[in-house]
Amino acid sequence: MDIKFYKYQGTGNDFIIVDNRDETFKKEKDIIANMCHRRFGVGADGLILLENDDEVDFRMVYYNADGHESTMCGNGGRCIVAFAKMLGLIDKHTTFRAIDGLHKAWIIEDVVSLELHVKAQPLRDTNGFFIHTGSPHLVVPVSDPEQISVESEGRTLRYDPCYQTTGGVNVNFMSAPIENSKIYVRTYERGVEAETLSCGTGVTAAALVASEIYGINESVTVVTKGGTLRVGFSKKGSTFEHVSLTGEAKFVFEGKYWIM
Ligand SMILES: N[C@@H](CCC[C@H](N)C(=O)O)C(=O)O
Repeated sequence: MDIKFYKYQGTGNDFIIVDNRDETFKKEKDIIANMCHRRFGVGADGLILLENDDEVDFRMVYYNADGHESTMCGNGGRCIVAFAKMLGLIDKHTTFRAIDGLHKAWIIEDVVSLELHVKAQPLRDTNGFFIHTGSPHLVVPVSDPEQISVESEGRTLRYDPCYQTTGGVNVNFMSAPIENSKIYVRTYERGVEAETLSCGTGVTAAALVASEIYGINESVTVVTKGGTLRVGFSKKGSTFEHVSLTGEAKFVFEGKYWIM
């Protein structure tokens, strides 16, 4: 049988999206991992299913490139909103369901803003700052992320035993502000087990940590290898509210994937 798929990317974090409203997609780890494989498959950092929901516009189900279902994906969330718009399911606004609850989003042309759920304020530990922005993230402030071996240092921290309660972490190496409220971030992603060009929940985690440690109280602009994102928020005491992630989310190509 063949699977109709759509390829999207948000600041270089790329995804296979399948419209699974008819529930025909086989949710098997090996099929998903093979589809995401960059040499034997379509190639992607993750695969996303768009499914029906009784209460809101649609449901997002997210799998990492290793084929395992995972926690919230910020760039994937922005891409599925662009996909829902292309399908004609939504117009400029939407509310959809993901693994961590309901998300509101807005779309203007190729730019999608997505509200994210932040569980608590950043927690300082011996490696950096832990914060859950829908997915678990470690943010490590460094003087120059370009000098870091993200693959090896990221992988070591990703498997640090102190993060096993959340099934490991994604690891973000963050610069000090390069201009007023602009930072540069590189991310090692759990489930891809490599550096990705950008990670939406990681960029959000880094922006909130930057707000804490550098006293930035407005939005933070985050430069990644795949492009620039903006993280908006407001602060009530030390709690972050109305956290949003904004940037481009683009259709790349569509096709059919053949399964024996
Ligand atoms: N690329 C993502 C994060 C996806 C989930 C992550 N790999 C994990 O398993 O925690 C993003 O844009 O947020």
